[in-house]
Amino acid sequence: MTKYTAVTQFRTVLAYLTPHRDRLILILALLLCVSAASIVPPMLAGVFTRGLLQPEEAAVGPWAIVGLWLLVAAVKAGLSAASSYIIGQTGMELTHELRQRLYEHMQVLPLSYHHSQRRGDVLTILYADTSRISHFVTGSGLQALPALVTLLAAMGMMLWLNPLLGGIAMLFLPGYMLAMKILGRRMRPLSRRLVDADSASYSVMEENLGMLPAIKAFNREPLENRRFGESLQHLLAVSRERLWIDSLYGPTMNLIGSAGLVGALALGYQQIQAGQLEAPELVSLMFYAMLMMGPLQSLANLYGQLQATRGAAERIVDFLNEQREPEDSGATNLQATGASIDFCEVSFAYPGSSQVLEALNLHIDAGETVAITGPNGAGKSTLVHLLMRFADPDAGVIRIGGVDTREATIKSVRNAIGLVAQRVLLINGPVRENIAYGKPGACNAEIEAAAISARADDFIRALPDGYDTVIGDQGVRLSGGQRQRLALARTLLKNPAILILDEATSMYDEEGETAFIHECGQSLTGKTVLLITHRESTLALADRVIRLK
Ligand SMILES: Nc1ncnc2c1ncn2[C@@H]1O[C@H](COP(=O)(O)OP(=O)(O)OP(=O)(O)O)[C@@H](O)[C@H]1O
Repeated sequence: MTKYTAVTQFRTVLAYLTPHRDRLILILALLLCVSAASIVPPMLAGVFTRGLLQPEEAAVGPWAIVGLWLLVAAVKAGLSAASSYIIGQTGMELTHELRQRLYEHMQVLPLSYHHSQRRGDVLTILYADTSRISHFVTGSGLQALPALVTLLAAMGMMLWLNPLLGGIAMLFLPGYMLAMKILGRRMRPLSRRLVDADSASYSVMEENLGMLPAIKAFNREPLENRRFGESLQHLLAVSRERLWIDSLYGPTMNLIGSAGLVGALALGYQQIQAGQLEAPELVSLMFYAMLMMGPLQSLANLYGQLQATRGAAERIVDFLNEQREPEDSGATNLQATGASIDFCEVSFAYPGSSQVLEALNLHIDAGETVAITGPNGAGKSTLVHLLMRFADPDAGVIRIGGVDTREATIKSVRNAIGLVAQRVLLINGPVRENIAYGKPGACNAEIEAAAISARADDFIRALPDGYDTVIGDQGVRLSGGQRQRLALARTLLKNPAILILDEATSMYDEEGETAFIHECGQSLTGKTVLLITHRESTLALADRVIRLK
């Protein structure tokens, strides 16, 4: 996986912030007002102390100072509440937009990408990583500037009140930053490991849910519990390592800050003894030094969280940089062409695997029904994948209606083909919605006609709610054969010029399969039909049989 620089990650995140610029500026303005309001109380403390020690010199009475202090505190609270609300709202919207963008990107990534990934990893990027990013931006990220302003303002006031103490505070700062960097250095690799461990245990959970029937059938519950336990154990170990650093980091930085504060107090004491400083100034100086502690802590947290968030940002940038499906290189719309199929000298190997197809030549006439058979792993499904442009051949040309599929739009290639795959994929929704999946907005009459053609209408009507029955995840509440019939109805409704049944009728009983082909005779007329099968009875239904070796 490529590693991207902090600048690339920053740019990627920045692109999502641009639409929120006005609101972010408002938040910054509010936070800066909060910082400005924080600068006033130390000054009031000094004036208050002077009033106590030298009442005759006091320009304003103590109650006026107390009242003013309260007013400043109330304004600060109001501004903080407003900024918190707007920050929260911006954070939610940012997460929403990032997720939407990543989801859309996920759709355009090729199947080969998804075959090489754990689903849990992709889900972690879409959910956990997006939250981490927006949490950082609207949390520590936005607090950075006001914290810096407060810090600089407090230092400026200290310099103005007492150049020596102010100067020492300024000298102390680079040392503090250095300590912050040294301590924070281990956080980034650790954060990446933490995100990886998190997504590994998520993947185990995700896989487990999909495997439940097999887990039960093989009595693997204890093994699966152990496997999940191990992934949690790993997560716990990495989290513990991180906890150590987190627990030490804040207090250590605090300790360094406090040491500076106490040092300034001791120095101030010496200056008072030497008659170079007065007590009210020392009180103000101490308040300003304490005021610096908050921003110093925020900046230390910012650095720590920045390192932690970079793990998530790295994964998001990697994901967004993944190669999408090839862009349309030509603009031909296959709808206007015929439905003949040609494979000319086609060779193909899956990345990192041995050759599946080698210089394959194949011609299928439009309207022909061809059975393709051959041993397991011969490349029958691969042939279909190439035809549908789920992948492109390494060599050779594939033509539909005489047009090189690479010269046609991917959308028109996939529109021309109706694939009923070996593994039926259905949505957890009503039967009606599943059939209309490839033709949203199809009317009930069309849906039912497709179901009748696929010999699915009878069993659908016998379901508790007929066409409105919800079928469960991947149609778990249906039998294997019923799922296949539903998938077939869905494809027939799409009315493609080329129909591919990849072992799609294997779960039909033999009589059902023959009846389907015969009864569908009319709706299949004019279509090019590819029957991928191992069954001799199915081969008999075809005009021609092609055997792949
Ligand atoms: N996504 C993939 N990545 C790597 N190799 C793959 C992938 N899909 C299939 N293969 C390999 O490609 C070869 C052809 O697989 P394919 O699914 O096309 O065979 P098939 O003829 O349809 O087999 P079956 O009759 O068992 O369905 C097999 O050796 C398989 O292991």
